[in-house]
Amino acid sequence: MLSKREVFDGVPEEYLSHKERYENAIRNSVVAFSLVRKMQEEGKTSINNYRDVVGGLLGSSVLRDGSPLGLHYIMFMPAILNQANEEQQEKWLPRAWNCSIIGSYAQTELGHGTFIRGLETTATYDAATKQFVLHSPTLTAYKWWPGGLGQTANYCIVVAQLYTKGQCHGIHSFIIQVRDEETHMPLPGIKIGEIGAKLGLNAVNNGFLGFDNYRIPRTNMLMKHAQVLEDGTYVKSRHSKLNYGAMVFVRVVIVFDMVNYLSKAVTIATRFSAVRRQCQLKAGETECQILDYVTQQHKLFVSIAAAHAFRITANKLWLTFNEVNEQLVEGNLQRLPELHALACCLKAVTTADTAACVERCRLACGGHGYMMSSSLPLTYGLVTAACTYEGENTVLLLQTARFLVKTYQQLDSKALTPTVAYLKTAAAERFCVGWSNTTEGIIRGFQVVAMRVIIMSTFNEEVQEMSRTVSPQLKEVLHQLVDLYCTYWALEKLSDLLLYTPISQKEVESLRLRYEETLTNLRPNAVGLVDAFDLRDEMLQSTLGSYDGRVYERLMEEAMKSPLNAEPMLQSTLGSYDGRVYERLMEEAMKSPLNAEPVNYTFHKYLKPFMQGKL
Ligand SMILES: CCCCCCCCCCCCC/C=C/C(=O)SCCNC(=O)CCNC(=O)[C@H](O)C(C)(C)COP(=O)(O)OP(=O)(O)OC[C@H]1O[C@@H](n2cnc3c(N)ncnc32)[C@H](O)[C@@H]1OP(=O)(O)O
Ligand SMILES: Cc1cc2nc3c(=O)[nH]c(=O)nc-3n(C[C@H](O)[C@H](O)[C@H](O)COP(=O)(O)OP(=O)(O)OC[C@H]3O[C@@H](n4cnc5c(N)ncnc54)[C@H](O)[C@@H]3O)c2cc1C
Repeated sequence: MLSKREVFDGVPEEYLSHKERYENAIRNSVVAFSLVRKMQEEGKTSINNYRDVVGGLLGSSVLRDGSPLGLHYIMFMPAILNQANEEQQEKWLPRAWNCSIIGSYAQTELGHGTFIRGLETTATYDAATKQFVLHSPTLTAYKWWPGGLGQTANYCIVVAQLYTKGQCHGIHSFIIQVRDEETHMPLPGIKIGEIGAKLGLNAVNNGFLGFDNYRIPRTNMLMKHAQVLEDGTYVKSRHSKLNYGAMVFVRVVIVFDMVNYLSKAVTIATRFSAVRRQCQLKAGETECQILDYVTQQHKLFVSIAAAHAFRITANKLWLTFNEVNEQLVEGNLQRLPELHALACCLKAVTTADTAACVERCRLACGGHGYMMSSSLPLTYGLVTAACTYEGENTVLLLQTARFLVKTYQQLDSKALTPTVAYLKTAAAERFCVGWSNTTEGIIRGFQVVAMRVIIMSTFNEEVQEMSRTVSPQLKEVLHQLVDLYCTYWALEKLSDLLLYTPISQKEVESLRLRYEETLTNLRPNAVGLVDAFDLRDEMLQSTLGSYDGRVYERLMEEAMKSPLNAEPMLQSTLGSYDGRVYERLMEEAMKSPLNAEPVNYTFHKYLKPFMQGKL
């Protein structure tokens, strides 16, 4: 059985090389997920309830920095369950469930993550051969990020713009084999590799994927919601967003994930605070436990409360998710928008709060919280990623805002769904007369705040349409910066201003408007203002922040420096800037200690025996 902190020939994980960490991740994963397979065989887990089992494994110390097999369970299988028709589920689910194929989920591209209607990968139907032709027309069309795709998965769900009979029907999902099942070599027309080192989750083996007119059978389009018939006729879905279902599922699951990570972090920090003695409350006394300081309690106790609040919320959200999905099966789509808005909001709020709380737990442990051995830096790297993946938090909160504004605008004409029913009562003037310092009083207060903010947002929407004028003189720009800084902090510290100054509600509302106007005024000069810092690329050392803006080329160039990408050689140019792609790839490959192997040796040593059920 694997030890708590898996070692590689006696060396703790932090001191392993990039390739050794990958081997460690593969070995730990195939052993851990063999347990899942054993539980399947003994009927202790099923395809409909594996979430807790896999969730427990993925959050465990055995797979402490993620797993190259995580996406297989988290998105590849749910996407088949959610978007494949019965015939396709019969074909693919048994093989996915017993891991004789390993999948990933490839939606995000170098050029697009949030705006999925802007994805560039194309799937063009060829009625003559009854096939789809997958193609990456540009470098920015390369899939970028799919977990496990770098060197591990041999299948993946690919989200692409569907073309048939010369017409584009938007994004749809396809199940695509990317590597040979026997040799694990990338199939002809497939360009694939890992994207390189990240802030955290460095065991996930995130990859990139490009198609060069790659053909798949028509029946590899997931056809539960929309279909393409043999002659190329497109049959559209009952609801254009049913294709987004896998994302909703993961957002719901992420809320459970945050409970696990927040509980871990606050357990570490609270126990340490009971052990740690520092300074005396009174001269001559023994040093006291730092847990006795109110400031330390202020840092930690709200995280304990939040972990419980998130657990209750996650369970309620899971019930709502299942209720709405049962209604979807019966053709009732009425609560789909509410589920989407709820999943967006709770994923964004719980991940942002958990990241803030985990960082506060680290800080509460002083220098020892900064040690990797404390597990707090690693936990922070894991949770802060969740603020970005599965929908960047800002964007998801905007989706929730959109739903709330729409609900407000229909307040009198439409029955409210359960989670927003309070808006009806909160709108009434009599709802919140005076303040009571009870839990109910605080909740009612926030319901009024929500209602008033929604009204403000609706009002702002109208106001924003009226005036946008900018005249960028340096003096004026600097004034705008001063203005921005003042209004930002006035709004951040509003509770103090309300407590200690005569600022009125009207003045607060106009302060908010002024803040947004200042943001708008500064926008045209934003890049010029940072150029003015005159920080050379050599000092920035960043693929994202270089002066020439060649973000995607630099990301790919850096990715190619990963030793894991030397095997196997990529078949075709990746659009490098100077065109010296083959010479550079050969130079890099010769640096790899394993460049003699066309496939990473871990495939034959661990993956293949695991996939063949021989482990
Ligand atoms: C199982 C084991 C578990 C173990 C535990 C593991 C923990 C979890 C680990 C997770 C690891 C994850 C790895 C990461 C994976 C990924 O990141 S996959 C890629 C994720 N990418 C995204 O999420 C992209 C985000 N962007 C979007 O979702 C969309 O672009 C958008 C922002 C929602 C906008 O979509 P668009 O089509 O442009 O719609 P709009 O024009 O804005 O219209 C919005 C209307 O559409 C409705 N809507 C949008 N999305 C949905 C949806 N999902 N469902 C239902 N309805 C939707 C929306 O309500 C609007 O409706 P109207 O207002 O009525 O028009
Ligand atoms: C650890 C990790 C694992 C991942 N795994 C996968 C995976 O397995 N499969 C996969 O397909 N993807 C994966 N992703 C990609 C992830 O889904 C995207 O990074 C995410 O959707 C955000 O998109 P982006 O990176 O293009 O950021 P962008 O959307 O470019 O966001 C950059 C900034 O622009 C802002 N912005 C963008 N649009 C708007 C808007 N409309 N209004 C206001 N502000 C806006 C955002 O708020 C943000 O501040 C992963 C990402 C990470 C970090």
